[in-house]
Amino acid sequence: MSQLTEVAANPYADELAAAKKAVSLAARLCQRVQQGILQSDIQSKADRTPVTVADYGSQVLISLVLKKELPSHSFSMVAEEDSEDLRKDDAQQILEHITSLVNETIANDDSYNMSLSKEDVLAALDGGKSEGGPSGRHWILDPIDGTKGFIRGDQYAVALGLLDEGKVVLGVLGCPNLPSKSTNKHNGSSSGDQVGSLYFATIGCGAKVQALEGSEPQKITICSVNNPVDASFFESLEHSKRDLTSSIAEKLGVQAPPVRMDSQAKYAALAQGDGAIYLRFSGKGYKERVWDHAAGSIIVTEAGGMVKDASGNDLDFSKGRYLDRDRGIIATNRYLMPMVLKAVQEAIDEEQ
Ligand SMILES: Nc1ncnc2c1ncn2[C@@H]1O[C@H](COP(=O)(O)O)[C@@H](OP(=O)(O)O)[C@H]1O
Ligand SMILES: [Mg+2]
Ligand SMILES: [Mg+2]
Ligand SMILES: [Mg+2]
Repeated sequence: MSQLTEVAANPYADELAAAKKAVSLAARLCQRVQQGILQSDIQSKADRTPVTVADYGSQVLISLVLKKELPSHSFSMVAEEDSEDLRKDDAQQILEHITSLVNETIANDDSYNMSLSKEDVLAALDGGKSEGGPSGRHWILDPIDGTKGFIRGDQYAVALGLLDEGKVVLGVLGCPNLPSKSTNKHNGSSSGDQVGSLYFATIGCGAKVQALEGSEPQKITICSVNNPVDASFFESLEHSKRDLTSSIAEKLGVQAPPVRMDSQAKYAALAQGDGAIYLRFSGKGYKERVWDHAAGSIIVTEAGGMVKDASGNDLDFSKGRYLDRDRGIIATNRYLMPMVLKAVQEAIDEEQ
C-alpha cells in the first residue's frame, strides 16, 4: 500500500507516526539506562513500587515528542509518573541526572534542536495528570511498564495508547528485549531473531511489528490454536495469583508450563503468535491501571484476538485512571475464549 493510501485509510495516521517516533526515542533512553543501571538510579514510590530515572526520562521524552509532532492538537495525557517525589529537596541529584539523560537522548537524535531545564522536566512530567474519561482524546502512557523486569535486565515495554471518546483507537508498544519473531526464549536475547521490536496498531487497520531501529513493518496475527491441550499461557512474573491460573490451566487441559514474563511484552508476544493465552489475575482488591493495558489490548485485538474481563465483558477504558472491570483479564483468540471463560468461572467458584 502506498503511503498516501495508508494515510487515507487510517484516520489516526498522524497520531500513529508521532506515537511511534515518541516511543522509539524513549526506548533508546531506556536501553542506555538498562545497560548500566545503578542502585542510585532507582527510587521507591509511596506505594513501595520502584521507579527509575528511565521511567521519568521516558515520560518526559514522549510528552515532548507528541507535542512537537502534533502542534495543532490539544494535549491531554493520562500517565503513570508525576513530579511530586522529584520536587523534594533530596531528589535534586536524581532530577539533574534525568534532565541530562533526556537532553543527551535528544542531542543524539537529529530531529530536535533543544535543551530542557529541570523545570521543563518537572512540567513535562505533570502534563500526564489527566483523568482521561469518556469524552475527547487522551494519550495513555506507561513510560516503562514492568519496571521490576527493567531493573532485573528482563522484559519491559514503553506503552502508549490513544483514547478517543472512551475507546482505545491506537497503541504502540516498544519492547527493547523482545524478539520480533516467534520464539520461546522470551527472557533472553539468545535467539537469532531481531531483538528489540516496535509493535503498533490502529483501530480497524490491523497490528504490525517492525524493528525498534527501523525496518519494513510486518503484519502480525494471533495464533489459531483451537484445542487448549496445544495452548500455552502467559502470566505476570511478579503479579499473578498462581494457584488460580494453574487451576484454570488444569481445567483447560493445558500441558505446557506457564511462560512468566514482565510487562505488556506479554500482549505483544501473544499478538505475534508466540503463545495462545494471557491470564492476568492479581490479588483481590488490586485495581488495574488503564496504562497497563491500553496499548497491549488494542495490539492483541487488531492482531485478531480478544481481550475480556473474567465475566466476558470488554475492558472499559472510559472510567478514568483505573479500569472498571470484573476480576481478572483474559486475552486469547476467538476459538479459545469461550473455553477459557468457562474454566475461569469454575476456578473462581471453587476458590470461594
Ligand atoms: N499487586 C499488583 N497486582 C497486579 N499488578 C500490579 C501490582 N502491583 C503493581 N502492578 C502493576 O503491574 C505492572 C507490571 O505488569 P506485570 O505484572 O505484567 O509485569 C506494573 O506496572 P509498572 O511496572 O509500570 O509499575 C504495575 O502497574
Ligand atoms: Mg510503576
Ligand atoms: Mg505498568
Ligand atoms: Mg510503569
